[in-house]
Amino acid sequence: MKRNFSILQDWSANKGNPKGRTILLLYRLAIRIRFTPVLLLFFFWYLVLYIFFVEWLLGVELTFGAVLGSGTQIWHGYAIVLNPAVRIGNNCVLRHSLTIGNKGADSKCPVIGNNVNIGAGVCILGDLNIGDNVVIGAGSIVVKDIPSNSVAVGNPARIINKG
Ligand SMILES: CC(C)(COP(=O)(O)OP(=O)(O)OC[C@H]1O[C@@H](n2cnc3c(N)ncnc32)[C@H](O)[C@@H]1OP(=O)(O)O)[C@@H](O)C(=O)NCCC(=O)NCCS
Ligand SMILES: CC(=O)OC[C@H](N)C(=O)O
Repeated sequence: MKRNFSILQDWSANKGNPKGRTILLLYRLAIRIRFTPVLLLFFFWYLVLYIFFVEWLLGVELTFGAVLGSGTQIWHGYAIVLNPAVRIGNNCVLRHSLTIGNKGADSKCPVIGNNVNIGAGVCILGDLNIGDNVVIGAGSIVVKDIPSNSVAVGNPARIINKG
């Protein structure tokens, strides 16, 4: 999954959602600086402020290593933690109380497709793939692959509808 450095790539997807817009704008700016050596040299202080404000104060850890596709939406913007190895496609929706990371036994992390709508309070853990056009219900714990065009809910997540 290739990284897109455009700073406004999530702007229109977050219309009517000023907090999501702000977090993603600050994140995209941080990513641009982090991966551009000359910008890093002059603006490393921005990354310190970014970590303090977005990660520590807001509790939204998108992490610099993770790849978040264009048109990402963040609703409510609390308690989000992404492992740096996570890959997320375009036009996905993230909500509060979300963890995407490894299982602890090894460091492998989920790869998530496009148009994946993740409910509040979800954990997605381990070496797994989630396809395109997937809905993950609130409070789900996902530890296995989810195929494209599915709705998955529960702990452990089960498919309730496959298109
Ligand atoms: C998954 C979801 C999209 C399904 O909505 P829906 O299509 O209207 O589904 P239904 O309410 O008809 O439920 C279908 C079945 O799934 C179950 N189900 C639905 N959502 C569930 C969830 N989050 N966890 C566990 N089971 C769930 C229902 O109990 C029902 O089971 P049954 O057929 O055995 O009775 C929705 O329930 C959901 O979780 N959305 C997340 C949105 C969110 O996070 N909102 C918070 C905003 S801050
Ligand atoms: C808590 C709630 O219902 O929030 C609605 C919001 N638009 C969302 O989908 O996240």
